[in-house]
Amino acid sequence: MQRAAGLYGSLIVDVAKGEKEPFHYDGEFNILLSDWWHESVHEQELGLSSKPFRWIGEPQTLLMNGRGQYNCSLAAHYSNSSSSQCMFRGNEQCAPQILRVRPNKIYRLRVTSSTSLASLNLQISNHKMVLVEADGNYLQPFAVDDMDIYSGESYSVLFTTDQNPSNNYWVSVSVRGRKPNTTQALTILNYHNTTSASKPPPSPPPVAPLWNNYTHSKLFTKKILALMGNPNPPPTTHHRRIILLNTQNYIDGYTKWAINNISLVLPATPYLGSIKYNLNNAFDHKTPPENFPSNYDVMKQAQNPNSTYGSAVYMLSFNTTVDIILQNANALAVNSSEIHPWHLHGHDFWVLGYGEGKFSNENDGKSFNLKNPPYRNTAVVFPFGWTALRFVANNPGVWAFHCHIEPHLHMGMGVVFAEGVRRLGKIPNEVLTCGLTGKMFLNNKND
Ligand SMILES: O=C1O[C@H]([C@@H](O)CO)C(O)=C1O
Repeated sequence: MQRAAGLYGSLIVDVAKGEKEPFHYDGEFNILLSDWWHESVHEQELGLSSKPFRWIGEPQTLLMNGRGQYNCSLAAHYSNSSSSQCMFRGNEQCAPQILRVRPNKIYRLRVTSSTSLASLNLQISNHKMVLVEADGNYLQPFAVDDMDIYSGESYSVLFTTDQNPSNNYWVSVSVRGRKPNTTQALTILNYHNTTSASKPPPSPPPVAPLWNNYTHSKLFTKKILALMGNPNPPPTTHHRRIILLNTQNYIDGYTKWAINNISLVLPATPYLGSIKYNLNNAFDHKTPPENFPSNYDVMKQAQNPNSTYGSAVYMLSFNTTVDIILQNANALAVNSSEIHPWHLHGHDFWVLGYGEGKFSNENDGKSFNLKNPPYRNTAVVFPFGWTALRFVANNPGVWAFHCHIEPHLHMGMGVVFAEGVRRLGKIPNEVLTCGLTGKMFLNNKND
């Protein structure tokens, strides 16, 4: 839960010397989105691990570059809300970062979400946004009025400053996919030298699509396609297909998430050392399930009393092509299924498709996009739906694959893949200092 405590940042990777990006821009901004609670992360963890379970609830504030407002809102000017309006003159600690632009230029906005929980929607009033990059890979450009961004994702969007330069414009960020209880985050696009940044925009902030308008989110998500040849299309066949059903369960009365009935608990000994050195007692050695029972009804409340804790690893043969089908289902409450943004370490994957209800191995594979699927490291699975991913297991190591919502990972929503570990050379001592390998390391040191 380090991210919930504020441990995050963004990293911008420049194109290699001599290479050019497939679009032009005159200036750029970097916006890191996050969510913030008043309760400390330790209290949150305690609540999640308690019986009865205490959920963290919705965030108190949405942050842009670590800045947000509480109990006051830039938007109050336009509403009957009792909250007072923040007066930002530019040097208050909580003042948002104002995006200062010049007329008739193209700007690149690098947007990243490191939220603990919130799925977000971003808009710039009166300005279209053209998406050109996702998770470090180029996209077939497409224009939108608003864009969704899930925890763990990053995008580049271009916008042109072609509006009346004597006005200011809202940049707004709102919650998607969960019933919001957090005021939208706001900042201002200011055509500087022309108008003062403290002049309120002429109209209210844009209204976000309804939080549960999943049709809108799916339409947006399905527009995200790779720019042809960036990178190459995926292999046309797979060696192994692993279907991962997520369910919310009780284990001994504790509320958990499980994948194919196993709720992940990380072992005390880091996997890398225990796999490399063949330690038998460091984690569960039986192969975790590749599928779930065919009669499981994903539209009904979870009925799986046999869920257990586990730490087993999906061992992948080196250089093979692996398909992952993320299968969403009804959670513990009736008629409820949540958004989960899944994030893979160590690889990018092709997002081959999305679908409704239960994935059918026979039929749904035929609809996969093998021509220009986006190549990413985070992909969302929509409520009651499935998402199909493909990657090549060509990076020696042990890799987490998990829901990027911090409390969900804490509650067990993840799996572990390993490939080619024996190909690794010396593992740095620093990685071996815990658990059973820690004892080995100490013994070596004393030799
Ligand atoms: O994991 C979660 O738990 C709560 C709720 O399902 C039970 O209180 C919630 O909204 C989650 O996302």
